[in-house]
Amino acid sequence: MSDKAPRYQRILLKLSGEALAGKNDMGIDSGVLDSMSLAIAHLVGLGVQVGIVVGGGNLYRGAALQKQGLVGRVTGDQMGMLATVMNGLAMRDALERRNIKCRLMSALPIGEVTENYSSRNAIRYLQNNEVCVFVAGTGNPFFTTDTAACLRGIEIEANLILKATKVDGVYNKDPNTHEDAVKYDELTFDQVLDQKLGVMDLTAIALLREHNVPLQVFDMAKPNALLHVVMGDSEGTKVINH
Ligand SMILES: Nc1ncnc2c1ncn2[C@@H]1O[C@H](COP(=O)(O)OP(=O)(O)OP(=O)(O)O)[C@@H](O)[C@H]1O
Ligand SMILES: O=c1ccn([C@@H]2O[C@H](COP(=O)(O)O)[C@@H](O)[C@H]2O)c(=O)[nH]1
Repeated sequence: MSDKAPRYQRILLKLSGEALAGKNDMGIDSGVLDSMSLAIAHLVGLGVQVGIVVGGGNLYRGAALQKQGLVGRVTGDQMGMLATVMNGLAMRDALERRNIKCRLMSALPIGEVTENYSSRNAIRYLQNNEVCVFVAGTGNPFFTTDTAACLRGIEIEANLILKATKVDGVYNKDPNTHEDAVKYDELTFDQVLDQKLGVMDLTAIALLREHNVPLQVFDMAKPNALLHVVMGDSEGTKVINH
């Protein structure tokens, strides 16, 4: 790797819950956690300020729980938000094992397990080179952790939102269900909204368009992909305003 400086000084990284499960159907894969924490530690070593939002799809999704008839939607969404807290606890410990200072900040107050989210405190911690892991999504049902990631990214004044997921970018249709799907290298938010491209929910995309914060979607399992994105190298799909 060259000695050029990172292009982005402060980032918000969205980690998909589903991708945290690795090759399993659900739960947390220790190998995935280990490689993600190593990649994040590398960025911190380069002086990049890192905020993280973790998803919960590897454990619970409110809409799916409601569909099963287990609970109502609001209860299901609360279970989903609590699932993100569990993923966040695992990520915090994985980072701390690498001697990275880390704060776990929750949108829902959970006593001594997490500290309450505050954008002012988060920015102070980031300036002190502490990683902030934001959990419990937005704290409200009927939202997703994609929207939470964009919201937190805007609040902490991140230069880029990174969506680390199981696919290697944004396609013209879902690549998991269409073999002939074609990947984009670059897109505008308007194109994502007009074509209803499903890689991120449309509320999240609309927020980024309004606040003019770029988004990059890339494969969480690809070695060095996170580093390439932060260095400004070509990776995955970049979504911008124009
Ligand atoms: N046009 C598209 N381009 C790329 N991926 C798409 C597209 N449409 C739908 N997808 C799907 O979006 C998924 C990415 O979402 P992801 O797995 O990150 O889920 P999430 O809901 O954000 O997180 P979680 O797993 O925590 O619920 C991909 O696995 C892919 O199947
Ligand atoms: O702001 C939010 C964020 C999430 N939820 C619930 O949590 C699950 C898991 O989040 P993913 O984005 O799917 O990873 C989600 O399905 C919702 O049920 C929420 O209610 N509010």
